[in-house]
Amino acid sequence: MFHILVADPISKEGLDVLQQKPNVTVTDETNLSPDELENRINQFDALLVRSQTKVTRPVIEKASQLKIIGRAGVGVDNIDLDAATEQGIIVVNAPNGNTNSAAEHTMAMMMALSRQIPQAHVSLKNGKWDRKKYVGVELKNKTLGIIGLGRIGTEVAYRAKGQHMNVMAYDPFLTEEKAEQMGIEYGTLEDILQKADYITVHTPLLKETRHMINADAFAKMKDGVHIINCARGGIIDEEALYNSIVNEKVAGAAIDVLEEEPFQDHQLLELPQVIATPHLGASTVEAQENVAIDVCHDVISHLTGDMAKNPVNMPSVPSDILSQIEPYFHLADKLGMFLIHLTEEVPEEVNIYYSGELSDVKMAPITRNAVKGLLKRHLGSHVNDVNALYLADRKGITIHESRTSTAKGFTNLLTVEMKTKSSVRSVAGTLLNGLGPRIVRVDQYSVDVMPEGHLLVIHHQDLPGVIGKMGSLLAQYQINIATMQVDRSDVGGKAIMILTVDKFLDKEELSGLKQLEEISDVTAVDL
Ligand SMILES: NC(=O)C1=CN([C@@H]2O[C@H](COP(=O)(O)OP(=O)(O)OC[C@H]3O[C@@H](n4cnc5c(N)ncnc54)[C@H](O)[C@@H]3O)[C@@H](O)[C@H]2O)C=CC1
Ligand SMILES: O=C(O)C(=O)COP(=O)(O)O
Repeated sequence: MFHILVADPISKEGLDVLQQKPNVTVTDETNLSPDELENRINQFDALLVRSQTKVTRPVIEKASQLKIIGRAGVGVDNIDLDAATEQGIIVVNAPNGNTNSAAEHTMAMMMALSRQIPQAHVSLKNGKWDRKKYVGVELKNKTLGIIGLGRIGTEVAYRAKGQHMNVMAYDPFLTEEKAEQMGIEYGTLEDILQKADYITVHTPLLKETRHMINADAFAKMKDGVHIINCARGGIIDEEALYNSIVNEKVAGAAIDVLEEEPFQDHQLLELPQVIATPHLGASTVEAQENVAIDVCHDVISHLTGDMAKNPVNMPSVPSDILSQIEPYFHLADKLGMFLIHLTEEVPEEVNIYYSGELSDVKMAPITRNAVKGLLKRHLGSHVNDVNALYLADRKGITIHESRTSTAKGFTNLLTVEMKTKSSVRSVAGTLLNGLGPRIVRVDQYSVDVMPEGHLLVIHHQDLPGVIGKMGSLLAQYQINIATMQVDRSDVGGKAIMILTVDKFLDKEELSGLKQLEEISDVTAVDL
């Protein structure tokens, strides 16, 4: 049974997606205080929020069962992503469903600002017929500077062109060619600050974007500039905006978001040149249905073992690529688990080689699985796809991936190599068509072992009778051998034996095996 907490208002259509599942309970409590959330979060497998609930590190650290945080919307600045990643909790959002609504709201705010519609409306409702005071300005032929040309910024650009504005945009990923294709002007941040009559921000709130529009930026702007923020509070320095309006540098501002929300008596709201809405950019029936349905599907997918479509704290994999690489996840996990048992030394470096058909696949998700398998032995089931690379980094293990064309006769070959202070150990595996995963190499030895069950990896001297002695000892322990693989480096030299046994050996039985003089090492691996 999966228990899901819905902590912010989410559209019914999304909740239906959850409630239609037989093994899901939904607790819809949208007014929890931060303390209540902290106290109750440990009962839930999934948490659904919008922008209001703050999913802080203390909340995440108490979330012992939590597997996924779903954000029904785009911005995830209310969620401590680092804390979630460290805890192995995936964060997903719904990036596409509210683009249109946010872009429409931005245009509505820009037009309302230009024609002072909210101010004129209030004045009229108060019984005044004042046509002189509310003379506006046209958008036509004005320059709109868009900072952040992602999904919403792009939609705003097209709409502004429809209003016959000159559109100029700055985005670190915007090229001159792309701008030309879109029929807009490519600019730097400086260009926009200096040339725009209207400036609208559409970046996420990040360390780099916090207060990117500050006193210095306002000083560079044209006199009489209009400012629109329907993205996030904090991108614009509110004190600097206030001063710039009071000093008449800025003619007016349209604000949907502020640093502290909910906002009611902010000094900006006292200025007649400021119009504001209470974070309504995504508040349409359509957007709320879209984002709720998208995020709820992702939550269910993740809880039931499928890949989420919109992960925020790990890379997403398109479904066509996923179907190609998913079969290797299990193999990679098992190779990592097997390899870590071959030494008691601390791993310092892990190299993963992709060969044959694997030499042109997307490697990162397979790598994550190999690293997960490797770390599980010592870190337990707490390690998962989300935090495997983070935990490896924290343990000082460097991870390298490389592609090689030589697959040693296999159609696909995945090799995981681990370097410690004094040794290099490796294991390689393949997916055999129709037969599933196989371990085909352990260090220099060729083998053919199904990576499952109880395995004994025995290093011994290639001498007559060793296998017999081993068999008799295991018989004494009432341990049945299911499969056996043997290989040697040279006749009479070092050799390896890998047995699959029906029951795991206890400590005494293992040390009994180790006492056979031809045996140099015995490792039990439970896959
Ligand atoms: N008011 C509301 O209700 C809503 C607000 N939002 C906000 O809008 C933001 C943008 O949403 P989308 O367009 O969907 O995201 P997006 O990820 O498609 O676009 C963001 C763009 O900002 C650009 N960017 C990042 N750092 C930048 C910088 N320093 N300078 C210039 N550009 C930079 C990125 O390259 C990207 O192209 C969200 O992060 C969210 O905070 C989103 C939906 C509704
Ligand atoms: O999607 C976003 O980033 C938004 O800001 C929308 O916020 P909301 O879900 O309406 O609280």
